[in-house]
Amino acid sequence: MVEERITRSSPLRSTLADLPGLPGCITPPRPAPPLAYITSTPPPEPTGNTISVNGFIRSVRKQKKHAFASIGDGSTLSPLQALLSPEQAEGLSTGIAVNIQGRHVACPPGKEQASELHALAVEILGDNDATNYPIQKKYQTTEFLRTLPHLRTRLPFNSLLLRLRSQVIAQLTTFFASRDFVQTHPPIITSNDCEGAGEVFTVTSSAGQAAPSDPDGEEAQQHFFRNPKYLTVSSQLHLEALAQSVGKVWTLSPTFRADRSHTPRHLSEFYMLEAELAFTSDVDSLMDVVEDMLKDLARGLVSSRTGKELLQARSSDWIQNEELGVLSAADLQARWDGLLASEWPRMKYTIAIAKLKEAVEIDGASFDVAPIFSSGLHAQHEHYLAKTFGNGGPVFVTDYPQELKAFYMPPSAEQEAVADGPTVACFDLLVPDVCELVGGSVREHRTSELLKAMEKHEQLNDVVRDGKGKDAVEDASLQWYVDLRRYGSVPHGGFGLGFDRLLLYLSGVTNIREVVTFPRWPGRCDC
Ligand SMILES: NC(=O)C[C@H](N)C(=O)O
Repeated sequence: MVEERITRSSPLRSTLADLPGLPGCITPPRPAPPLAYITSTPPPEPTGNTISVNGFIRSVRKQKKHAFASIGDGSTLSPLQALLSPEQAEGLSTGIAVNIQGRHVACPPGKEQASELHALAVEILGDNDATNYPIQKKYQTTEFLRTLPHLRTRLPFNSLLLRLRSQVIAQLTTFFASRDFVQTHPPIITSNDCEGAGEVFTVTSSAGQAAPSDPDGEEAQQHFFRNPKYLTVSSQLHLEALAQSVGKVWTLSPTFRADRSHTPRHLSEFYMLEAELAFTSDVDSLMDVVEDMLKDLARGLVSSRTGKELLQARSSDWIQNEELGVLSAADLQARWDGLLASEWPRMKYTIAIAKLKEAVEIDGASFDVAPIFSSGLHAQHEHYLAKTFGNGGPVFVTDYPQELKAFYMPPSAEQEAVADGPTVACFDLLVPDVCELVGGSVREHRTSELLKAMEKHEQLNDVVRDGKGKDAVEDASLQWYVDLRRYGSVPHGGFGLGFDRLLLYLSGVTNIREVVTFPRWPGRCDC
């Protein structure tokens, strides 16, 4: 065996995941024949060939005659074990980045890993201050790890969550493209709060104000954009404009809400997947798109290496933290099966309230907030409905009370004789634990009805009559939205899905602060 410490720098190549029979960051030194790929379907046997591996030392165990190092590069959950001589292992400790060249061989039966790397040469690519390195192999609380968002993604499970995010985005892109949706980039800085969906962040500039001598006066001078602007709380209104140009549009955009919310399901900055469809006038067709899309994602996940690793993580001791989820592998698999279940129930809001009341009166269920038509569904109610009626999967609840919903939602197609009040053509998709995952509706496309609704909703008091019998919007911030109805308006509708919540649900993680790499919530925006 040639034992040599390499001093020249060797080119960095691909990842362990390329290694036959292994997860992770490995390629052969040229001119060796290319190695086969990925651990799935079924893994090719280790060839005994010499290969070159780049990665980080997850742990190292030094014995008299040998040392064992676990090498990970984030491309797989399981590390690659390298067998080193004591000389090769000199100076190696957790966190150091290395290149190891060695023979990739099968392990004898009974070993935890199927293959290992017999090192021929080791090169340190990046040293590590091991004494102070905060990421340790021992148990570390999620709260502690949240103080290190720049380092915690090196943990194998956190790397897996990054790969899950990437895979889901790729699949969504394919799904929408296959259905002729156009992907768009609506603005992040907006002039209104969409629907009063939440508190807004106001945009200011360190460059000071706008033009020093703005002809529009002092107010205009005070603001970079001449009047207050905000970070978007939803791209919906802009998507409505684009849907009337190209038919069907979608986006996955950063979204901001300044609510002082500390729940495990809310963040101040998150990604929302939103879609808008022109020439659509019923909620059922919108729910069909949502159902098809999530089923497509679940199918892809189940058959992917990421899916297998998510299950593997739960069937071993990878996940020690409660915040990362207490679900077993079987529970997580059942969640995915629930998404794939034949048809998701669709239930009207009035029925949902009746069922919740029944649960209290007949089955003795207890909720902190009583189910009442005018109070909406609280997280506990949503969880109960999904758990009880979803057959392990989601439930759609449709036709919520008008007074609880945004101004742009038109009356329900069939107005039931509900003594409690009118309802609107909308839906929420509810799943166990995570609760509301998607919300959508038909949009009011008739100018006069829209203006009436805008007037009625007090948060939009920028709508006035101009006194000449014509409708007008005093504050130009929503004039453009009304214009969409004036100029060739068609029935349309859409939905918004909390993308990080979706990852929470698919991964079985409990707190949204774990699936977002650099999470922001009130009081916390670390780096
Ligand atoms: N695009 C959507 O329908 C999402 C909706 N505007 C919301 O913020 O919930």
